[in-house]
Amino acid sequence: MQKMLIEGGRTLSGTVKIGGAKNSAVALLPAAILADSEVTIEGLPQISDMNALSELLQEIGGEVRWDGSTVHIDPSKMISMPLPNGHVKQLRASYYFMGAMLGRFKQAVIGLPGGCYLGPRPIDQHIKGFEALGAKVTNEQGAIYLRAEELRGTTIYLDIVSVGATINIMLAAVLAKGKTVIENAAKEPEIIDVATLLTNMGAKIKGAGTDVIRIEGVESLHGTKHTIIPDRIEAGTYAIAAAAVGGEVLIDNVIPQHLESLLAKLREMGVRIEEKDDQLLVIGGGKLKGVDIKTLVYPGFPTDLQQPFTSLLTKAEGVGIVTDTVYTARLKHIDELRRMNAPIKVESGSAIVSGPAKLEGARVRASDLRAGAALVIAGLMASGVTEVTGLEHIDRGYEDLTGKLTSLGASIWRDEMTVDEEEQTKNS
Ligand SMILES: CC(=O)N[C@H]1[C@@H](OP(=O)(O)OP(=O)(O)OC[C@H]2O[C@@H](n3ccc(=O)[nH]c3=O)[C@H](O)[C@@H]2O)O[C@H](CO)[C@@H](O)[C@@H]1O
Ligand SMILES: C=C(OP(=O)(O)O)C(=O)O
Repeated sequence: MQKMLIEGGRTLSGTVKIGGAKNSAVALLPAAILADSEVTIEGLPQISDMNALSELLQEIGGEVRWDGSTVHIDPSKMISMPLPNGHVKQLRASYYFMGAMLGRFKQAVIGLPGGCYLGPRPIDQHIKGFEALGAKVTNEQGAIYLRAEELRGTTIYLDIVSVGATINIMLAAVLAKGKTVIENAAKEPEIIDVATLLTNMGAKIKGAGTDVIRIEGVESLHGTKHTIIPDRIEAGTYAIAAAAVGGEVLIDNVIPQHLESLLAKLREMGVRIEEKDDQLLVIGGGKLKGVDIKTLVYPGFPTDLQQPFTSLLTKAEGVGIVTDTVYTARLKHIDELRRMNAPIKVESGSAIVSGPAKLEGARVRASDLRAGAALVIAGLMASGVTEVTGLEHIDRGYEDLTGKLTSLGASIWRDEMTVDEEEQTKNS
């Protein structure tokens, strides 16, 4: 097991290239199950979620070939194998095998998904959608069984705006008979990206990116080539890091419009940002003012940037209040930030940050992916050395985080943990 060490107090400067969007990638790979010939996807992030999904695709007979950040998936020999355990537990997005396998084979057996624990993460809206399309869904000993004679298009109103349910229902509906309408759909850019791949495969989808998506079922889908959108959350993380420690960071391969809610808040704090076509220049270093944030579905402030933003607020003057309305319990990073002397208290479910504070290096544990990013940013700001464990979470979603930060001038590296440290981590 490894830990990450950060010697804080350095500014960041230079250019960082953003990878493909994790939350798009984790749906694009399973979407290939629906094709009858090879699907090629370019620009994918090199993260552990990609390895887990590749393994799952291979388990059901897919031929998966990686060439750098490009994957070639030949789904023609796939069969409907049960996937009750193993890699399914490693990531949240294994739930996309439900929609894709149901769409292609009209049946699937998939274990309950893993991923970051952010409080309860039910999948009732996914199941509501599959049932409305005609599937019988049962939960037997921790695995979801889905079976359908045939899938028939219908109108599905989502009670909660859900990224996963919107994409999963799209995956199941593209090969269903007739027309499916998803109302109260999520509007995240990743949904448009998945709809674009499916459309290039021959699907008929209208309205992705709005809250009503209309799908006309087709008989079959074919192979295609697709380039993924950049990761707005990775880009946002580097923007926050640059604001936190100062310097000039050029974030390359980003769609600035995908980050408007974050950029507005950074500007409100006093950070200078220049937007270019596919780049953002973030100039940190000045005095920052505390602001409040409330996470919302897209285009609101993304819950996935809430934790890193909380670290940034410790540097600002005055009080900043952080409320996560998407995942109300996404607060596990707070206790760890407090170990680093962060002046944060939790009241009525909101984190109240009173800055500015001088953070101090400490031994901390990442409980989930973005908690990890929050702790790394805190480590960059802190005096002394910060040791971060729980790297398996960070590796699920950040491509070469230490390499990219090192190239920007940070002092950050990975080291093997001693046996004692591993024991302490397991028991903590
Ligand atoms: C792989 C992926 O894309 N992960 C992202 C996706 O997760 P994920 O797709 O799992 O998140 P959802 O958009 O579904 O969740 C939004 C809210 O709806 C609730 N809910 C969701 C589905 C359901 O059937 N029932 C239900 O109650 C959830 O508990 C949560 O409170 O969107 C989240 C919200 O932007 C992000 O934090 C995750 O990074
Ligand atoms: C919560 C996240 O991912 P997942 O849904 O894959 O657990 C995230 O990307 O912040």
